[in-house]
Amino acid sequence: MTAVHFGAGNIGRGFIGLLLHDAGHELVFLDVNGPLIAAIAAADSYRVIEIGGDERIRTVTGFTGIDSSADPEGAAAAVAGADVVTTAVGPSILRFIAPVVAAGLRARPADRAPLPIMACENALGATDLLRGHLAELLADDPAVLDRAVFANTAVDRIVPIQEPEAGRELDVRVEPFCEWAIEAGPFAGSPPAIPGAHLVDDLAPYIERKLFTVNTGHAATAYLGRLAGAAMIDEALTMPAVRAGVEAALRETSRLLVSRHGFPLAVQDAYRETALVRFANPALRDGVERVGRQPLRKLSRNERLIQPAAALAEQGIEPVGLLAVIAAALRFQVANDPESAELQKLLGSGSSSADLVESITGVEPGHPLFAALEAAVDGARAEGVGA
Ligand SMILES: NC(=O)c1ccc[n+]([C@@H]2O[C@H](COP(=O)([O-])OP(=O)(O)OC[C@H]3O[C@@H](n4cnc5c(N)ncnc54)[C@H](O)[C@@H]3O)[C@@H](O)[C@H]2O)c1
Ligand SMILES: O=P(O)(O)OC[C@@H](O)[C@@H](O)[C@H](O)[C@H](O)CO
Repeated sequence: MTAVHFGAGNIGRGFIGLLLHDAGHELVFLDVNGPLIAAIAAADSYRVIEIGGDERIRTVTGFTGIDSSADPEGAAAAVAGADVVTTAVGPSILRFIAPVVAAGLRARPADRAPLPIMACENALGATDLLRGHLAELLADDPAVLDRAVFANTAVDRIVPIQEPEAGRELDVRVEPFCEWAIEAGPFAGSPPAIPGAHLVDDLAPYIERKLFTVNTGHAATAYLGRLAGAAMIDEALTMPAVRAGVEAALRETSRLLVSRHGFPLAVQDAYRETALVRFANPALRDGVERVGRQPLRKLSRNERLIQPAAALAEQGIEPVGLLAVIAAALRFQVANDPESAELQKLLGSGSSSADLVESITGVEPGHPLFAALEAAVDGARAEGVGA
C-alpha cells in the first residue's frame, strides 16, 4: 500500500507520515522544497521524538520523495497509483497542489477503487476546499472526480519549528499528544485502515472544538504574548496578563462550543485545561512567531478568532476576550511573515476602517460585531500601527 503525502514539513513527517507508516503504508512525500526532498531521497529512516514528559522515539522507514515543482509528471503518477493521498501544506497552498492531484486522477484507471483524499490542515472543510479546486480543474470531465473519495479531517499535534541536529535533519520533535479525526460518511463503510486515527460520524464538533479551543487559545497566547514581549509560547503563559487574556478568550469559545455542540461543561473545561498544559510544555520551544504566523488567514471570517466572536455577537454576547485578541492580532508585526507585512500595509493605507474590517475579516456592515471590529481597527491605527 502506498500513501502519497503533500508537504514533508513538520506535521507531514512528525504526524501524518508517522501514522500512515504505522498503518503499513510505503510513503511518498511530495514537496516543493528541493533540498528537503533530496534529504528524504537520501535517507533510509527518520525519527519522531516526543518531548516533554517521558521521551519516546519512533522511527519511520519505507519512504521516498518527489519534488512536485521540478517533476510534476512524476508527482501526478504517484497520485495516480496511490492507495491514499493526504496533505499538510497549509490551507492557502491547496490551490497550488490541486493541478498535480487533478493530473493524477485523470491518469488513474477508472476501475480502481476510489482514492481516499484527506487534507490535514487547520481549517474548517479543508478537504472540501481542495475538492472545489479540483472540480474547477476537472470541469471538462467531472466524472474524474468520482475516482476519489473526499473526507474532511481534524488534526492535532503541536510540532514547533525544528532545530535539526547535524546529520539528523529529517528528525522531528513533537509533543506526545496527538489526535486525527476523520469523517466516516464519505467512505460508505470502507474507510482506509489507519489505526492511529479515529473515524467520526459528524466531524463538526471535533474540528470546531479543536480550532476554537486549541488554535484560538494558541493564537491568543501568540498575539497577546508578542505584544507583552514574549518570544516563546510557554514564556507568554507565565505572564499573568497574557494568561488572563487567553483564559478570557477561551471561556468565550467554550461557552459557544458547549451551546453549539452540547459538550458537557466539565468535558469542555478539561479539554481547555489540557490545551493550556500542552502549550506550556517548555521542551517544545514553540515560538510566538510560528503560532501567530499568517495573521490575515487567522483574522479571516471562518477562522479561530472571527468565527466564534461573530457567532457570540449574533447571540447578543459581547466577546470581550476575543476582541482583545483580535486587537493584538492587528498589531502582529513580524519581519519574515509576508501576511504580517500585508496587514500592516493595509492598516497604513487610505482605506476606511470600515472597508478594512470587511476586507480583512469578511464581517459585513450591520453585523452585530462590526462596530467593535471597526473600533479595533481604529484603535490600532490611532496607535500608529501600519503607519
Ligand atoms: N505544526 C503544527 O503544530 C500543526 C498542527 C496541526 C496542523 N497543522 C497544519 O498542518 C499544515 C502544515 O503545517 P506545518 O507546521 O507542517 O508547516 P511546514 O511549513 O512545516 O510544512 C509545510 C510543507 O509544505 C510544503 N509545501 C509548500 N507548498 C507546497 C506545494 N505547492 N506542494 C507541496 N508541498 C508544499 C513546504 O515546503 C513545507 O515543507 C498547516 O495547515 C498547519 O496549520 C500544523
Ligand atoms: O498552523 P496554524 O498557523 O494554523 O496555527 C498555528 C498553531 O496554532 C498550530 O500549528 C498548532 O500548533 C496545531 O494546530 C496544534 O494541533
